[in-house]
Amino acid sequence: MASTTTQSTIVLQDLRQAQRSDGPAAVLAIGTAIPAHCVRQDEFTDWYFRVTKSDHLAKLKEKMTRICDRSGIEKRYFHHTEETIGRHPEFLDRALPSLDARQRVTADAVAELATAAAARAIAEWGRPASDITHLIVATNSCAGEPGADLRVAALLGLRTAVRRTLLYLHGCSSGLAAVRVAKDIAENNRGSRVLVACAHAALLSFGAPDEARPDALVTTALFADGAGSVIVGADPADPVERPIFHLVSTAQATLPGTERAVAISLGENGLEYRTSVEVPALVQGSVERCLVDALAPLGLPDMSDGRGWNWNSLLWAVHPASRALLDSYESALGLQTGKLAASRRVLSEYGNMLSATIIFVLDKIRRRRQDCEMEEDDCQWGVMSVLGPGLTIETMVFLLHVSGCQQGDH
Ligand SMILES: CC(C)(COP(=O)(O)OP(=O)(O)OC[C@H]1O[C@@H](n2cnc3c(N)ncnc32)[C@H](O)[C@@H]1OP(=O)(O)O)[C@@H](O)C(=O)NCCC(=O)NCCSC(=O)CC(=O)O
Repeated sequence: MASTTTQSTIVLQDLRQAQRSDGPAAVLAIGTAIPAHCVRQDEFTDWYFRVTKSDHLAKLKEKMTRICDRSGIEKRYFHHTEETIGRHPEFLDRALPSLDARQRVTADAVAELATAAAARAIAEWGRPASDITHLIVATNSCAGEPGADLRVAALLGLRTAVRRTLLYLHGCSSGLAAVRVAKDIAENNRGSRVLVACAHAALLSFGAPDEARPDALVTTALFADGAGSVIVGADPADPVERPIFHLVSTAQATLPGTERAVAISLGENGLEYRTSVEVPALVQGSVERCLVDALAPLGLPDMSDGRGWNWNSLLWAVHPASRALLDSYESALGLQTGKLAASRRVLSEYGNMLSATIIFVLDKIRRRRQDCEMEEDDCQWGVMSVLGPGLTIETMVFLLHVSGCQQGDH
């Protein structure tokens, strides 16, 4: 009996070792996509109040203008247009159920955008789509089964046995949560290649301005459509595969008592976001503690001088939820101007595309490095940080592998 148990334990250990990768997971390719319809932020208030037939709400319109002016956004892209809204009066009248009609539009938008971003990631990767072993799709813009993952798998021609994971309604943090799950899959399934696709279509939460819901003005002024995709795998096959970001460690912290600070709920009228005015202050007051907890166990070189943390020695990929939230990170961590340049550029050029946004930031960072736009060429260690409902802060420590000045590479 005892020897059977011992033999089984040895077999189990051997199997386990054979299943695990030798090296750490890395992002091997990145792709992004946006829809065609672009709205400039300085024209958005007029557009929004016109298409929602709300021009008579002068005070709310002025408030919306102030929010847009202070958002840090120059333009955003949407799958929906004025015509889409015009065809659906139920999108503007909260007394009418609209969830089914909204989801018919957003399910198509999510599948199209996620597939376009993923196709770009696969093209950059250089291996056939049929080599993808796992698929993770994250979206806040629809919730149904069979879902976005099956549609994306079919559109891309992935193998029928691809192992799918679907993350619905996790808010902005699901972009990094999806990469975290991909890292764990890659490191525990030797040879696996995990395709992550995150897509957002803001129509699910689109509604007319409402005096009772000033916070909805904020999310309407910030959120945008877009999709980001990465391929994650360990032990890259030289010379076809090259690591861009090694994914070193992950952490998640939910701030106590902040359940109402950012919340998401799905109802007959679509998706409702609640966001408190206190969010920037909450983040400013707690982000450093979360980062210390995430980084201290790693013992990275040159991170602490004995008096405090040297946050400026790192690269930063922060989710650009809004201009005020990036300011909160900068001020809490004493970051030099320029440290959040990639996040601020993505916010300015695309707005907050929820889960997809962090992938745009990663893309921007590696392109800035390739084009020698970054100030510190020797700065390799970095942190991805993303906010989500709860208030939850997801953290991932990375090691950037792109060498500088590869001009003309994109
Ligand atoms: C909206 C802002 C850009 C406005 O910039 P400033 O704060 O610098 O400017 P300001 O103080 O003059 O504010 C402009 C006006 O907006 C109002 N205002 C600001 N935040 C508000 C809120 N949450 N609810 C209702 N009103 C709000 C102010 O009262 C003010 O009204 P008046 O002018 O009438 O006095 C900023 O406050 C911001 O970025 N807030 C954080 C937004 C947020 O929570 N994002 C997370 C999204 S969720 C996410 O990204 C992750 C996820 O999925 O969970």
